[in-house]
Amino acid sequence: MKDILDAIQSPDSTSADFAALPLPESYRAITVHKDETEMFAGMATREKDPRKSIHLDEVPLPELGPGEALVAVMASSVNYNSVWTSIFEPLSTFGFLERYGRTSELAKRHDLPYHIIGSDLAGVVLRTGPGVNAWKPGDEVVAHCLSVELESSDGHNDTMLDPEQRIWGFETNFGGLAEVALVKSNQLMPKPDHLSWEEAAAPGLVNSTAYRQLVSRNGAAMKQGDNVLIWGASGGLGSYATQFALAGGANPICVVSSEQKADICRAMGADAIIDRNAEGYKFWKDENTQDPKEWKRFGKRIRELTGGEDIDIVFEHPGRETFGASVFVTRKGGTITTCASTSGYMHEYDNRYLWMSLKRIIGSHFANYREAWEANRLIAKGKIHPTLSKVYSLEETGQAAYDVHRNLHQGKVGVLALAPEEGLGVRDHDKRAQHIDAINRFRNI
Ligand SMILES: C/C=C/C(=O)SCCNC(=O)CCNC(=O)[C@H](O)C(C)(C)COP(=O)(O)OP(=O)(O)OC[C@H]1O[C@@H](n2cnc3c(N)ncnc32)[C@H](O)[C@@H]1OP(=O)(O)O
Ligand SMILES: NC(=O)C1=CN([C@@H]2O[C@H](COP(=O)(O)OP(=O)(O)OC[C@H]3O[C@@H](n4cnc5c(N)ncnc54)[C@H](OP(=O)(O)O)[C@@H]3O)[C@@H](O)[C@H]2O)C=CC1
Repeated sequence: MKDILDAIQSPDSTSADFAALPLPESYRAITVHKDETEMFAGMATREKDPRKSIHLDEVPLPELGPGEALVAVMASSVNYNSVWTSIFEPLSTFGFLERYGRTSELAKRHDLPYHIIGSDLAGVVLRTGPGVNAWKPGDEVVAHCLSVELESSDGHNDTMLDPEQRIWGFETNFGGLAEVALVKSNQLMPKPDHLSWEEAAAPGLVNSTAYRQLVSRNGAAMKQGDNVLIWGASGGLGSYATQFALAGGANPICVVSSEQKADICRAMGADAIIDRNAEGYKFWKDENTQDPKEWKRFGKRIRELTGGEDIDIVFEHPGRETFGASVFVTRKGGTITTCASTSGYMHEYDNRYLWMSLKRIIGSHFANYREAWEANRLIAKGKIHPTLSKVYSLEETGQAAYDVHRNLHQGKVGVLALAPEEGLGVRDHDKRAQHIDAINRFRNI
């Protein structure tokens, strides 16, 4: 592993040098264990502690198959899907690995008693499998997390519709929170050259998801002037949705839960901000009853901020707690686009407000290859910026996931894998200098 790191850090290394490097037999990886899936049984979601279920193990290097690449991971980031994996909710991810393992001889590799998690990486290609021509050893890359087989016609208009569509590092093994990762080569994209490894590893999953959900024609197809209600506007998804809204000439109405988070949204350029905590919205009177008066109070506040207008697009992900309010505050003909249900997946809303006002609910999930590429291109061009706040070591991944689970974080939380320290990997210093304030906006807050 030391030779690999030396080659990455040497400016003189060539592709041939990387191709000649011997591969390690094993590597360090963040895992959850199959024999521990019941460890939190009976506990409330909030009490399930990722620090107890997340392990750092030495694992054997997987076999490299056709169309695949092995990547030396310099940095990764924590996504909420790793929180779900670590608390075994809504179900254990070992079921996904078993199901994948049954699909082919090669896919059997994924069905193991441990799950190497993580759905983002920035690093360097070590080896490519047969049939890979677009990438070679030594290429500096990021990886998006869409794993598809593309053997059915269903996925050929939109790869997200492939029946064998999986999220790498969640529904497949050999994820990015590790020193080495196995990806399909069509997950690879060029690493933005003005960013450090940990900055480059931060946007991938959430940036691509927000791009499809909000900007793409497969999502809400946001246009100039749209009022966009963004829940968790300084969180993982929301910090990119807010940037897309601002960059696309829309009007983000940012919902956050503290003054500090409101300040971050202001620093990004938003001015319509609702502190849900300070304003005390209680959309549910009790566990089973919503309070439409609170939806109305929320809508009134939105109208104050917009000069009397209602919401064209809701960027939804909290789910059960907010969905009734989201449907209510959307204008006639508007769109609620949802990619998650953090607070509960059994939603309840008043359907009269949906059908009588011709609103639409759109389900959105990650992004197809093209959408992920377009989202990464915007990062590479310095139009959208990483929202990296804190960076942890691989050993501290449990704590990093705990922070995200307990909503103690801002933006994205990074994890260093092979990178010995922060700040390495920047290739274009001039471009970086142009955007340095935006790149650092979320740091250390
Ligand atoms: C990029 C980052 C993303 C995120 O962070 S997203 C957030 C994290 N992700 C999640 O929380 C999602 C986790 N996944 C799940 O909860 C589950 O994954 C799903 C609920 C999405 C699906 O559940 P499942 O059990 O995997 O599949 P089924 O379709 O409910 O059950 C399979 C059985 O149901 C049959 N079935 C499916 N559709 C129908 C139908 N329309 N009519 C009749 N049967 C149907 C199938 O055939 C099969 O059957 P047979 O078990 O016998 O093989
Ligand atoms: N389908 C897909 O492709 C994807 C789905 N997801 C899912 O989306 C969800 C959010 O992910 P991500 O943005 O990375 O997570 P983060 O935790 O980084 O951000 C979510 C933010 O939402 C806000 N929030 C949380 N709970 C509530 C609530 N009950 N009511 C209102 N606001 C709430 C919080 O902001 P504040 O406290 O400031 O209001 C929080 O910071 C997760 O469930 C994740 O699994 C994520 C990426 C892709």
